[in-house]
Amino acid sequence: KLIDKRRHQQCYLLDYACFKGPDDQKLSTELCGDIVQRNKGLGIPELRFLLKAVVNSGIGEETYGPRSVIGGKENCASLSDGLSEMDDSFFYTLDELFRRTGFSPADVTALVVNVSMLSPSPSLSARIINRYKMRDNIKVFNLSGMGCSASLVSIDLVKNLFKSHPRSLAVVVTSESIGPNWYSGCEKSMLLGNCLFRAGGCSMLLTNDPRLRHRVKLRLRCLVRTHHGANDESYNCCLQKEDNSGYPGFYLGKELPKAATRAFFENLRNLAPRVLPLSQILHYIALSQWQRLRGSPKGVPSDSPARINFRTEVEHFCIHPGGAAVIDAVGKGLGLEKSDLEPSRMTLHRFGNTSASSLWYVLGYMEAKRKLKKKDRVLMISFGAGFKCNSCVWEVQRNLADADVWADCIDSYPPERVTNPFIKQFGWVNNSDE
Ligand SMILES: CC(C)(COP(=O)(O)OP(=O)(O)OC[C@H]1O[C@@H](n2cnc3c(N)ncnc32)[C@H](O)[C@@H]1OP(=O)(O)O)[C@@H](O)C(=O)NCCC(=O)NCCSC(=O)CC(=O)O
Repeated sequence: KLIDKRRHQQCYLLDYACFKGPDDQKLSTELCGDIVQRNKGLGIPELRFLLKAVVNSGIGEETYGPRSVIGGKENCASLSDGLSEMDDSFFYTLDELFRRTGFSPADVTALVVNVSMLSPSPSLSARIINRYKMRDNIKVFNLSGMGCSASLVSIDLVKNLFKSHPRSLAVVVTSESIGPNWYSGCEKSMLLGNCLFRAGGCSMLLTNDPRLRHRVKLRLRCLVRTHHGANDESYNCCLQKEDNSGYPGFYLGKELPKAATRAFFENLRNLAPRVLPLSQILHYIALSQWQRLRGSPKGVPSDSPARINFRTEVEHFCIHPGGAAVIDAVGKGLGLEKSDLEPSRMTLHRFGNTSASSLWYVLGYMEAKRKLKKKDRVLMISFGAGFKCNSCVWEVQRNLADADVWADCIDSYPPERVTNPFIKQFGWVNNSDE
């Protein structure tokens, strides 16, 4: 009976489907230029900042913007604009998920929806239940305000739900509301969100049913959540607010990479004992104690603290593509190589920062490149407002090769040279008088 109970407490990922917008929602250089120029309050210093941020962010020319912004409604998106943006992502990904797996909406026993910045009533999860006519005893949860790290919060919720509900089938839907939260003011730390955040989403199907084991893609090995909301700097570095002129938007402070690093290292400290062998943990403790007492050993620069080495136990690093600085900081913290960061950088280039769904595009890149082999382990690391860092380790259950949203472009990644046409077209702002 105990073995049977344990078998039902596993959390398996059966499949996932990401959102890919239509071509007319791609944000080309021209279109971005038009949108920026519609904001008449922007002066030369703000335009220079925007140019620098866009060029250095690693975002390409094919990311998807919300219809309301493309259609010129960035100042006045309505509730129905917001809902229709969500419908595009929800229904595209859910239709695809049900089609691909052969399960029907009536089979779903639990539904978790996470969208941070749109929380209507009835909830977005009720909207999905209504559309798909799901069962009336479904366990349903609607998470809002949880930022870019929310999809791992949803997975954690499902994992815990599975413990008391054998043979369940859970759907997690993750997306973000971009259009109604577009920023139309002039504060640099709030303009940054417009540069980074793009329309996207993902739906995942999870189960604890051992009878479906032969069909699953990934098995969850562990999940660790770190929340630094008690620290004022961490809490305030990333939040929805109004600027001094009353324009609402999403503030991304300069302190964000520091807050992310702080949460990241604490998260890793908690994750390490669940993933690494004891010998490595002891080696890390000994080395950090030595450094603390005696300074760095010979050959180790004094500014490089002892590092936990995850590369021996994890083959793939699925890092939230929050921005170039976020990917760089995680890469440095884990001592990763350029090839480890490629899936995150390429996701940022092709799809932008799609908030909580970003991780699944990164995973999709690895799968489309046929890198995920049976028994490989994948470390997912996500960051989000709060400030939080959530991570988990999956074990691949069979060789994976679905291309999903990457199908038509995976062979062109990584590009030989990432050139950014913005400088060519808008470089003049750097030579203009203020
Ligand atoms: C924006 C960048 C791409 C710019 O890259 P650069 O290589 O040019 O970096 P840089 O540090 O030299 O910055 C260039 C100029 O921008 C300014 N600058 C940088 N970050 C700023 C910020 N947050 N607010 C205001 N200004 C900022 C710098 O002072 C500098 O100004 P000057 O030129 O005057 O010296 C990078 O800094 C970056 O990736 N930042 C992190 C983005 C981020 O916060 N992502 C998390 C999203 S939130 C998320 O994903 C989770 C969630 O929402 O829940």
